[in-house]
Amino acid sequence: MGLFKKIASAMGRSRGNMRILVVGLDNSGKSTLIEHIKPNKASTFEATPTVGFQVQEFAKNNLNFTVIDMSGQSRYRTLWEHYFCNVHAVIFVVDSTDRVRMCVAKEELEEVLKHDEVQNSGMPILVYANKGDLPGSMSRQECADELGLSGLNDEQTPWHIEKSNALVGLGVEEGVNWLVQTLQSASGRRETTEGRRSSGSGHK
Ligand SMILES: Nc1nc2c(ncn2[C@@H]2O[C@H](COP(=O)(O)OP(=O)(O)OP(=O)(O)O)[C@@H](O)[C@H]2O)c(=O)[nH]1
Ligand SMILES: [Mg+2]
Repeated sequence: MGLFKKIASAMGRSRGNMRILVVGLDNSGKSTLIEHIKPNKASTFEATPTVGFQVQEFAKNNLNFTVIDMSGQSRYRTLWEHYFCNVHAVIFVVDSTDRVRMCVAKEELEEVLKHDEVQNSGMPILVYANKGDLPGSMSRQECADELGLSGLNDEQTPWHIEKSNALVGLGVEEGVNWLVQTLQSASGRRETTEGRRSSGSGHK
């Protein structure tokens, strides 16, 4: 990410704009989970597989959210990489009961983490270990281990994993709170550094 884009991105966040990309394999529960991030949930939400992607915009707690809900079907996964340059954070949703496809989820997460925009911008990654209500669901720690999250450099890529039940919204708010706090403290740090630089009081 170039300097101009970094500054523009930090300014966007400090003005309370949060642009979030939501990815993960098909059927992991992304669209269902997003319904619980929104302040006004549809009274009857019926999940159907997302075609391509869908953009949701809403205001919540004095913040303006733009949430890009990507399809996780294999034929649409190549679309994900086109959106990293335009977001502040990534949410990766994994079906914690889908042991068979956990290695596919890991590969897709690795592709996300390898992307230049993600590597070079300190973009936070929030992982939801979803479908925690179902018998046989893996624990937060098991999912983190399976996805190789503990090997991540937290300085370069701040990350957090939250167990969720997207059907009722359990764990969803906790994850979003972590994301908002992480983004706000990162843009606060950046503004302080830029302020010091422009007043000439930065360290040499
Ligand atoms: N039991 C349970 N079912 C869930 C949960 N989250 C989602 N589901 C169900 O899982 C199915 C898929 O949910 P979606 O939200 O459409 O999944 P998605 O990740 O958006 O799928 P794509 O759009 O195809 O990528 C639906 O039948 C949901 O009702 C959960 O936490 N627990
Ligand atoms: Mg969907």
